[in-house]
Amino acid sequence: MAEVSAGRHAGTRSSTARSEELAARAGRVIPGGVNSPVRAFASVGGAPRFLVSGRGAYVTDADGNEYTDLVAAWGPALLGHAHPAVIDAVKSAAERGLGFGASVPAEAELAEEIISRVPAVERLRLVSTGTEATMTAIRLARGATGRPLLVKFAGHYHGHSDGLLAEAGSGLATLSLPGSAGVTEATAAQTLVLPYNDLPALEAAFTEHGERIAAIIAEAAAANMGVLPPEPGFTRSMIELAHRHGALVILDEVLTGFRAGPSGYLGVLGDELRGDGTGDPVAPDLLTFGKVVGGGLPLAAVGGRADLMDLLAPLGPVYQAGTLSGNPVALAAGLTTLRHADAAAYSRIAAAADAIAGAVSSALDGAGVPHRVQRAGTLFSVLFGEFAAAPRGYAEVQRQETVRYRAFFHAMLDQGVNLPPSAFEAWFVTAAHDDAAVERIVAALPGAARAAARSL
Ligand SMILES: Cc1ncc(COP(=O)(O)O)c(C=O)c1O
Ligand SMILES: N[C@H](C=O)CCC(=O)O
Repeated sequence: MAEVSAGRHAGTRSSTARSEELAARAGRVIPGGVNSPVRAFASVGGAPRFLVSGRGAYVTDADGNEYTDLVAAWGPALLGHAHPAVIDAVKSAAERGLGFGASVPAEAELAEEIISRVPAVERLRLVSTGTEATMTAIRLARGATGRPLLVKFAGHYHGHSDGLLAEAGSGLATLSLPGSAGVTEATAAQTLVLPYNDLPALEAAFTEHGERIAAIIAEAAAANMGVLPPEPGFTRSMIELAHRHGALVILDEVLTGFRAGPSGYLGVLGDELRGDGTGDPVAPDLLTFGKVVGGGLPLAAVGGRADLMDLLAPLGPVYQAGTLSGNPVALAAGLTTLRHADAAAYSRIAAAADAIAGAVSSALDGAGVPHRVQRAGTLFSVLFGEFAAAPRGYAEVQRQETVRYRAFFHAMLDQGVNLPPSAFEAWFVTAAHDDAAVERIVAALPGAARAAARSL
């Protein structure tokens, strides 16, 4: 292994004074000092780093410390930070105007690019955030079926709209919140929360409420309670069951889309859904995308069957709109990202993910720290604690030893590796994670594993 160069990223506990000053200032005018709760370091403690720049696999904080990054803006930076082609495309789009509130040519180009990768998508509507995408998909499902109820799974996260916050993953899991204040009982009653990977529970819900269920919404592979993929056959059975009862399936690929693989996690599931010669092919009815499709700028999408999508206004009765929807600068970032996300980029991401996940496991084994590395395509995360078998759902991952993650996280940060500040989030590798970046991460692992070992 090449020697890791000495510097402010490599093993030195550098000053965080500027980040601390900025956090104090932000805390006076912004609730909790953050504009999204997971940034607050609430469960790991310590000073959130204020980041001022990023390039490739690295980010730099306000004190000038450089970190090898495994957050990747929570997914969008598939090619790495400030990829030159993306920046050029953004600059030239911005020079032509920041937005017009009118149709622009790149909207159809992005829709075509996504449709060419995901056959289940026949039409696409662009929005600005993943939250809007799932909210629109649910309204569409209710509009299409005339039914009120939605099924979601515990530990899955679909953004912060009212009906989706019960037993949700991501920041709610991080902060141990069972749901959110401010959601009316009437709204909460429209969502049935079921355990993930539990077909009998799903069957029972359809037996009891079948005629009233509009849709099931599921992350294509859960990645907001740590990574927890569907068990073999679960997605297929879920779709078949919903369709038998006249309900729709919304597969949420906001996080996994064009990241877990070139066609998202639906592509990873491939043969299972195609029937593999043993049954008819099945497909979700609606899909949601975000993160990678905007290449780092606010852009997301809902897509799916043409007959359903055409129920959206102005063709149909389901209303949806957005002043900023289809923004040309965001489109330039998203299109350029997807066009550079070729086989070579995915194989680089897969190789780096394999190398890092393997090295994490060896280091933790070496330090005697019980753990499980959880995988879904190129996504992974680490569960600390004794798990005799792969966890199936939220109740099991909630039993993980978050104290160990906290120690591990800080030891990595001190050595210049930026991990998600929560034991419930996925780790994001980019196509810019070359051997040098991987080696920096690997070099930090033994110390972090020892810190995790000492933490209990
Ligand atoms: C699976 C999933 N769906 C929806 C969302 C919401 O997206 P956004 O944060 O862009 O609103 C997220 C965000 O993390 C997500 O991971
Ligand atoms: N879990 C979320 C995305 O993956 C974290 C991003 C956020 O909500 O700020």
